[in-house]
Amino acid sequence: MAATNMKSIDEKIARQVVRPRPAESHKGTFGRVLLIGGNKQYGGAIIMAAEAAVSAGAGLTTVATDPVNFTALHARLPEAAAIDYSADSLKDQLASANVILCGPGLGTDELAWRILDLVCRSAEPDQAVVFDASALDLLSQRPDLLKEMRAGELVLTPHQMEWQRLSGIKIADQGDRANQEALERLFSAGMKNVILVLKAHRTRVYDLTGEIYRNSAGNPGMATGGMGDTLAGITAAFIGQFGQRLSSVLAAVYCHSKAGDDLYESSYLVRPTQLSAYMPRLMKRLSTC
Ligand SMILES: NC(=O)C1=CN([C@@H]2O[C@H](COP(=O)(O)OP(=O)(O)OC[C@H]3O[C@@H](n4cnc5c(N)ncnc54)[C@H](O)[C@@H]3O)[C@@H](O)[C@H]2O)[C@@H](O)CC1
Ligand SMILES: Nc1ncnc2c1ncn2[C@@H]1O[C@H](COP(=O)(O)OP(=O)(O)O)[C@@H](O)[C@H]1O
Ligand SMILES: [Mg+2]
Repeated sequence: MAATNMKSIDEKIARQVVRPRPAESHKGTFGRVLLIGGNKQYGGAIIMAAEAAVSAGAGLTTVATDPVNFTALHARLPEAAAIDYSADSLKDQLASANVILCGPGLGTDELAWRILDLVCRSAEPDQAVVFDASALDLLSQRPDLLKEMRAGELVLTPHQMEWQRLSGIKIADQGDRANQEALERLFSAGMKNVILVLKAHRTRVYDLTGEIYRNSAGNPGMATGGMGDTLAGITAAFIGQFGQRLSSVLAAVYCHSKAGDDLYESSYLVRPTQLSAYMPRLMKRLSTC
């Protein structure tokens, strides 16, 4: 694919998407986001994703996780509700969410498989699903699950190693044509609203129309564990409040990296939790200029 097809992900798209909030609104207006993940080892991943979702404006945030994480989650983020991800109530939560993010810290054990299977089977056309981290690793063993999904929008957010596992393309060979063809192979012909966010120093975004977008922001200070979990939470929040459309995902990618760049100006590294804490101010500035 020629580089001329490439569009830049920059402040323009973020300003178009992040608009002032309507006065006639309530928490239900800005999305019910369900985040699923965080096993005993990786509770931090889902807590960081949840912190990002709340800080990026999700109206209602629920975290389905291992109960061992409840206290830490509530202590850090009382804005989020919590449920046991192995309980039957996960089905009700899945039914009432607008956006489902599955994967950060989920792990790859038998319970993780059951949860992934449930998410794939239950997602409806009015719901968006974001798959990140462990969910992508599981899907690389069962890519057929993707073809049967009925979700209205599907977003995959792999880093290059996760994309290598899912697509079979080695990191060195992850060129635009190969990536686009792999994305088409992963999904059945009828599906339209599929978005691949291939994370790297300059993240690229692909969809099934053949358009390719390249992020213009981001820096090495962001190379800290949890930074992808944070992007996944921001992405879910943006879809929840700005709608199931490509522009919401592009704006999430830009705002995540732009927040990282602003903090990197005076800081040697950027902690994911500090990036989340900065998001409301960045969004305010983008919405008023
Ligand atoms: N505090 C926590 O609880 C954290 C838990 N995490 C969870 O840990 C599990 C494993 O995920 P990981 O991503 O760590 O492990 P992976 O094994 O999927 O990927 C990490 C490996 O990929 C390599 N790599 C190559 N290109 C890369 C790129 N562009 N970006 C990132 N890595 C690249 C890295 O060097 C590293 O060796 C997931 O469930 C994840 O959500 C991580 O999110 C980190 C934070
Ligand atoms: N050197 C870098 N330049 C720009 N962005 C980076 C850099 N290193 C990491 N990032 C960003 O940080 C995020 C890392 O995601 P990921 O590897 O999934 O993290 P984790 O799984 O630890 O949460 C991606 O959005 C990536 O683009
Ligand atoms: Mg990750």
